[in-house]
Amino acid sequence: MGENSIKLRRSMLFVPGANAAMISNSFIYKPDSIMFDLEDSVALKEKDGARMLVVQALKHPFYREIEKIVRVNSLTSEYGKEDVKAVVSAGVNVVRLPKTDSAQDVLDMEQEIESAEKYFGIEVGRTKMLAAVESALGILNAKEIAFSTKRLIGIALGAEDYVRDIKTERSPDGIELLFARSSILHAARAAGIMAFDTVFSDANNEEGFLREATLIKQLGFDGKSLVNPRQIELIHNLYAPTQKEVDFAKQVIEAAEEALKKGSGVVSLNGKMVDNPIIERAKLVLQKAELSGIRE
Ligand SMILES: CC(=O)SCCNC(=O)CCNC(=O)[C@H](O)C(C)(C)COP(=O)(O)OP(=O)(O)OC[C@H]1O[C@@H](n2cnc3c(N)ncnc32)[C@H](O)[C@@H]1OP(=O)(O)O
Ligand SMILES: O=C([O-])CC(=O)C(=O)O
Ligand SMILES: [Mg+2]
Repeated sequence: MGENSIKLRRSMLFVPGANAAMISNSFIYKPDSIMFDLEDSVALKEKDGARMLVVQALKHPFYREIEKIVRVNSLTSEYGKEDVKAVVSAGVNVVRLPKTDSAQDVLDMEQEIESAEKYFGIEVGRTKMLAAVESALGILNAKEIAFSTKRLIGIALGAEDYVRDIKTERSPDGIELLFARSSILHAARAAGIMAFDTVFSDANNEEGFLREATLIKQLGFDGKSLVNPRQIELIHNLYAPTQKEVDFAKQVIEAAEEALKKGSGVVSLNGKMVDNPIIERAKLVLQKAELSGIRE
């Protein structure tokens, strides 16, 4: 990704595909991405209806400006292939593959997407993918998954299924997720794609949400899947640089320009070393401040 073209994906709001009211309103909350769900939030008898509702939303002018992701059903279910055809033809930006256990799972899904693109006369490769890893096997294969295809914008953790698989449950400090989060983060960074954290399901627990969001930001994640619109502003604000960070970044850039004039590689800023990684980080802080504003 070019340094002038960072795309913010701090907030990816899940919207249950069978809920017509939520689907018709979700764009007003302005998350970075909307994630219509056809998988686990939709009852079996509602799968076909949900697919139709989501297709309508994908085509609706209200959703033209926002990044649209759809979590489709697995290809091992009877709904997966129909889901892929429908959402690709309706112009989805990103297909989220749930319960990804291996690189082969991604490639199988990519093949379905490619057939649909060809069938509907869509440029091959236009539909991007996001692989959600939700099992012990998937975590052990995270690197191969992250490197599997150029279509991937990133990989995400699905912790509700993951804790069930490793036979534990989620705790307030999230110690049980540390290995999975670190694995996903490193696989994504090594492959040059984005890393997304899982949902925090208790929409009324603002303090718990902020604790978790602070942790995953510090670990290096680009953002988080969300279940409720009230979580959007909280995470946008948390991810916005502080005034102090912006002031420091400006000083770093000035010091670096001075150093360049003098022809020296390392400079000191109030006794702290300033060299290339610090300069690059300062540029990123300023870019983020421009895109997201400054933290309140
Ligand atoms: C493990 C997994 O697979 S997670 C992914 C699948 N799950 C989901 O997608 C769940 C999505 N979220 C939800 O269904 C709900 O937010 C819940 C169940 C978590 C909480 O429900 P509530 O407490 O009723 O939500 P709340 O009172 O905050 O709703 C306020 C408003 O936001 C809307 N809203 C709530 N969640 C969403 C959402 N995810 N997308 C769009 N709109 C939403 C409600 O419709 C309501 O709108 P209204 O004021 O116009 O009536
Ligand atoms: O991917 C997510 O964050 C939601 C999910 O399906 C899970 O946690 O199992
Ligand atoms: Mg899941």
